[in-house]
Amino acid sequence: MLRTEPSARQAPAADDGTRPGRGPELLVLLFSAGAAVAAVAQPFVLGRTLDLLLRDGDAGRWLTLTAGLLLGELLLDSLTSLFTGRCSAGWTAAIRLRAFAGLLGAVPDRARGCTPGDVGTRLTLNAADAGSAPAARAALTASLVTPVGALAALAVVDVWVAACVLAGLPALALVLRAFARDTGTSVAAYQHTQSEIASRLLEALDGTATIAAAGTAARERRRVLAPLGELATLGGRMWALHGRALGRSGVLVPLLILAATAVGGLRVASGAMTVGDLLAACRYAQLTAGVGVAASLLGAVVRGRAARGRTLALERMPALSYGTRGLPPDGPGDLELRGVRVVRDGREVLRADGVRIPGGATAAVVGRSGAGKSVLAAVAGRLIDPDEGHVLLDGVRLDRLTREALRTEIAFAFERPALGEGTVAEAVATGPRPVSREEVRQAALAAGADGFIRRLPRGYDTPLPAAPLSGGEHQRLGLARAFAHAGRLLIMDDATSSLDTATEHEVDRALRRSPRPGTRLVVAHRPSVAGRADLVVWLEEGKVRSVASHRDLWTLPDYRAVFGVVGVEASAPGAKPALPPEPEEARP
Ligand SMILES: Nc1ncnc2c1ncn2[C@@H]1O[C@H](COP(=O)(O)OP(=O)(O)OP(=O)(O)O)[C@@H](O)[C@H]1O
Repeated sequence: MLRTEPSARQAPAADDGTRPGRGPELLVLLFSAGAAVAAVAQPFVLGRTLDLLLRDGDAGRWLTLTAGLLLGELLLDSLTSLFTGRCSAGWTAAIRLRAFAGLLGAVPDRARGCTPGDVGTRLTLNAADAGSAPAARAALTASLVTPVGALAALAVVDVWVAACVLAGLPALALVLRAFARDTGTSVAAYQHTQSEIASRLLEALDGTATIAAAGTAARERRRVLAPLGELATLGGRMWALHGRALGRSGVLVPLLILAATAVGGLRVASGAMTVGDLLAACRYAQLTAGVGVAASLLGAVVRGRAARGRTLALERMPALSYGTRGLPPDGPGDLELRGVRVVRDGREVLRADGVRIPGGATAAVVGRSGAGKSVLAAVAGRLIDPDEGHVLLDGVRLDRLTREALRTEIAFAFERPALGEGTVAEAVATGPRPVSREEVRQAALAAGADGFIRRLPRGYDTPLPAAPLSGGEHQRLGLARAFAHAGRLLIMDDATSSLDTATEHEVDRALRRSPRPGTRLVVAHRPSVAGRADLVVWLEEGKVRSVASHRDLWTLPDYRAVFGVVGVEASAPGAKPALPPEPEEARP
């Protein structure tokens, strides 16, 4: 589950229009306070009008004033609704953008715990609830004008009736407090369960082929909907709390009004109040005790606060900070891992000390599944920082480099590249520096992608959503993008896993012909890839077991076992095991 980590370095506060002005919020406050003032003034004016009508049969200006107040309240209420909508929309968009920026700027493996469903819920439902809170808060503040103003006006009309209403207010305040407290807990649990269902649903959608193949649709449906019971219970509890608050206030408020009317009646009987005063006093008692409006606004504020916590968790995800140094110009790309340790969930997942890869060399990173290959690749290109030790490129620590130096000199290619929805050419060209059309084509040629791109309906200008690509073709576009932007270090993490051996070999040959080959770190699962590398970094259970050439390592049964080659070649005592044969199609 996502947590905010206040001590961690955080993404810089966004200052790109993601902080809406307080204008709409202030207008909501102003208009709703105005509407409240009009509501408070009405009983007094109405009482006065009634008295004049009863006495003289003509209320003169007072009648016009009554109508004006009624219309004014109506107009102010409409303006409040209009600016509430604007305020909520502005804040929702801002909160969403900030959470999204935080997520995209986060250290990638920290974002690993976010499931798509959970992120989706936070960015949609939770952001909308959080965005509604500022307007609700403004309206709630303004709603205080009504009871306070009504009580003051009541005191002016008759102090005894006011005292009677005042005596009942603490009970109403307690009802509201209990409502706010209990609702806060239920709302947080409700939002969490909502995101749990969304996560499960998206997981299921991601695995539709597996579910169909295994015939487990019914089981999957049960799994996705399992938290539904809890959601219903939590939803029921929230409605119950709301209902209880309304029920309690529904008893208290009429009792209070009844008591105020009784006291007012006695005062009229004793001649201390007029009939118009009684009318005003009853209405003021009603306004003072009008807890229903406050309860729903309070509910929105509480819901918004819980939701804001959930969007803030995305916004404040730990991000990398950058230094101020550049790299020495024309450096060869020497890579060194010094005393590197990476710890996750209390477990050491990588230890690498004294690993040096000379500039221009190709190093294969090999090891069994879970050995730490991707972690090493991420540390080497500073997608993550090690918990201890340093990575140096041409003698400069990566964490001291500027963001620009880091991203223009180190390129990555991944197993499943995210290519966006632009055209094929745009997908390849997107990166830290502008790339010409010719460079795009050269990169595509090197990645073995030019051929299939030309066969697409509009060639390089085919929009990706209209390009039916196979897994290998998709991967080749990712490779082309990495080649187009490669600086002195290129890291390929399983980036050729979907290519056939011949294409993979072609890609390797093209890279070697590149005018500026640079250093390459390739996560490899095939012995042929390791065999073509200048040296191999062999990982075992998170530790570097050896850095040597594939030829030398192949003599070791444990090394051969990494590739699933067990025993056979080592069977002749003293004989040096043969290298595995290159697949026929891989030979130049
Ligand atoms: N953010 C993380 N939180 C917890 N554990 C992690 C994290 N990142 C990596 N690990 C753990 O570190 C170990 C090494 O992971 P890594 O992805 O580097 O393996 P790998 O050698 O690339 O495996 P494969 O060949 O299967 O892709 C794994 O046990 C993995 O679960």
